[in-house]
Amino acid sequence: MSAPLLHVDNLVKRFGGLAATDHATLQVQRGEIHALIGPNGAGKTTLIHQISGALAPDEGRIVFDGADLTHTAMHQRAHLGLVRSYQITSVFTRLTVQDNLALAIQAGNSQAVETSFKFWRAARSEHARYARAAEVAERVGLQAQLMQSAGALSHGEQRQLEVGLALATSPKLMLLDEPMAGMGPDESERMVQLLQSLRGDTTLLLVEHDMDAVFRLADTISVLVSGQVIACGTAEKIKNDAAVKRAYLGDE
Ligand SMILES: Nc1ncnc2c1ncn2[C@@H]1O[C@H](COP(=O)(O)OP(=O)(O)OP(=O)(O)O)[C@@H](O)[C@H]1O
Repeated sequence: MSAPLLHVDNLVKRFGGLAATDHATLQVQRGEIHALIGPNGAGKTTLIHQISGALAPDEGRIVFDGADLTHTAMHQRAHLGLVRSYQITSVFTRLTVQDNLALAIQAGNSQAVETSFKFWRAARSEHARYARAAEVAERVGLQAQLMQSAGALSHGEQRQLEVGLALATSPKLMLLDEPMAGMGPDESERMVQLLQSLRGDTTLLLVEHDMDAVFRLADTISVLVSGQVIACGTAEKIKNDAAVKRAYLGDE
């Protein structure tokens, strides 16, 4: 198997006496949809914060695309293609869907200026930016809402736009924190379809409580309990894992 896109190696994060991340080890392979699950308080958010760069680990390493990013700032991680949806960019409710996406594209491109002069020139082309914004809107199922203000979108559509904002920067890895949260069944279904459709374009690491969605979407599931990854594998494997049943599913 080729080197993983993301390797979280023995990560530790302590809050006072509590090890919220307790030697957690996790590998995300290129192109996969990887779900991180676990009971309430297991440390999922804390782990995602460390991967995105919002929190600094006390021990361990984070290796992304062959580079050690353990101490790299969040915006530099985003520039390298490790993007957390909902945090790097946020929805401007008074702007249209297209303007929101065009801004995200511009932000992503201007970060690339250091490495690619050609890319920078392209970023100056407003026409190209807006064409790409329309393309991304279509990708996330918002082509009909392109000229609507983001504030007028339904909850589910706003979450679709948030995925679009992350996608606009063409990330190698997207971190998604509970993309189905607060959605009704129809909206959830649309989000599952959308995330499915990203397979092959990017790699996804998502935290999600909706087990039905997780079992449908994920190629690999990692189960976090008390800050440790106690199991990792396909939905079938995880469903039949005795330790997982005890620690996680029994908790539902
Ligand atoms: N800033 C903090 N200071 C102190 N303790 C914290 C802090 N952040 C998280 N914790 C504790 O760390 C543990 C893990 O929390 P975390 O939010 O990462 O879990 P989680 O798996 O995301 O939970 P949930 O599924 O309920 O969102 C919990 O016991 C929590 O109380």
